[in-house]
Amino acid sequence: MRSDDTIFAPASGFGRAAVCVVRISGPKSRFIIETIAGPVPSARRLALRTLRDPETGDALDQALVAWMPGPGSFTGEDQVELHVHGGLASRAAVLRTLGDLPDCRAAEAGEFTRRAFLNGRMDLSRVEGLADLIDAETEAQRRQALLQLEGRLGNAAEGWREDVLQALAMLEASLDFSDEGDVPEALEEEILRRLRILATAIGETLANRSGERLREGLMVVLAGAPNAGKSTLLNALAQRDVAIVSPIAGTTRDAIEVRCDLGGLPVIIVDTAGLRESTDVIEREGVARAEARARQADIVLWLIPPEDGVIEPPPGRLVLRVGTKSDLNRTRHDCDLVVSAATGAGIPELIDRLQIEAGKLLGGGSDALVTRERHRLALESAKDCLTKAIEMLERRGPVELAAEEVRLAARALGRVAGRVDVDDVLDRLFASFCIGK
Ligand SMILES: Nc1nc2c(ncn2[C@@H]2O[C@H](COP(=O)(O)OP(=O)(O)OP(=O)(O)O)[C@@H](O)[C@H]2O)c(=O)[nH]1
Ligand SMILES: [K+]
Ligand SMILES: [Mg+2]
Repeated sequence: MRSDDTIFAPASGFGRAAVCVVRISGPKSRFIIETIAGPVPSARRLALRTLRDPETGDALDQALVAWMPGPGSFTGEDQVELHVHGGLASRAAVLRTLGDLPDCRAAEAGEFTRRAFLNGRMDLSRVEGLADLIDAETEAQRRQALLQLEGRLGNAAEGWREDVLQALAMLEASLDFSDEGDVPEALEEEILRRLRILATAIGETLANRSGERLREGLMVVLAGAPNAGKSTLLNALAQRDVAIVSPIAGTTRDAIEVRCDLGGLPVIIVDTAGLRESTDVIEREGVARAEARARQADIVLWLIPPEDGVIEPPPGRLVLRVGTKSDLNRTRHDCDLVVSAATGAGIPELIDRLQIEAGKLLGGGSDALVTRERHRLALESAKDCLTKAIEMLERRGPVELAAEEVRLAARALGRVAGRVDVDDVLDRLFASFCIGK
């Protein structure tokens, strides 16, 4: 990937549409307007132009043209947007013409954003926020992604990094004093005070796990004996026919996942194989998978059909006992809730309850800064280094070693914004973007 290439891509969705936005970025941007659209409009103002094939002079389309010179553009490079008609043929004709121009080529997935990052227009945490915003399926995810795009995590990490660097400068100054055999105690105390405040702040941020849960979705697992009504309940909650239902015990084998939006909160509901001893190898594998899912679940719905006595659910983080098939009129009193997937009775109450429990688990969602494991690892490493430095200073150990730990903490914090160790992260992240972003 070379930045002396000029890249282009349709940035609006695919298929027939009224308008298609074609984005262009790179050094040939201005040349492209002059070659196919005529006079360059004033910067950041839309102008109507006829686009022409430069070889034949034939009209390609009428388009609104925007000229956005760098470095103030999204990518930091010279950029152009062509708002062409969204028909498949007009779009294809414009893209073909652009591809025939020298040093112009179709963009790879995420390449516009990659250029924005490389040109210092966005730090890595903001790029991740943008990726999450494009993928957001629920209201709470959208809000969290937007906060990250606006730099909440990035600003916090940069602020901590600056404080750490300041403490480091003080430590280095105290090293100079110690050459003279005289480390002022007040200075050491001040450095320790600052490092403790930082370690506490980072620790508090790490304690909140709701950001990652919110980004990925809360996992709710339906588990219980065969024929308890798990697949029927999944279909009722998903409001579509996702899982096979039958009176034959042992119908479900694979875990089936459905993503749902529960009042703005993202939830993944997982249907699993009924738990029982079995001689069938495939069913045994299904049961093993069901047990594994129940262990990972944030919430287990333990389904108990009327005919069964109470079987104890496997230990899980949060288990709700749900009596099923309440339409069969054998009321249970040993469950948290009773439902009938057949008639729909009790389903709204179940959804309310799930929403309440999900709200509790995702409660701090709006204050969470950490939304990915990458952030967690960087902050954990920063906190560990700070803790080591604090211990060394408290023990009156060698100040040089403490300073090295503080330096490592600053480096770990720099990872959040993508200041260091960035290459492998970039490839994975940009591959998850769509073309044109
Ligand atoms: N009357 C009544 N029957 C139900 C209800 N829910 C499920 N059933 C019936 O119970 C039987 C088993 O339902 P499933 O949803 O396949 O049960 P399961 O727990 O997924 O079963 P396995 O996948 O085999 O573990 C089917 O015959 C369903 O029609 C209900 O609310 N009321
Ligand atoms: K069944
Ligand atoms: Mg089933």
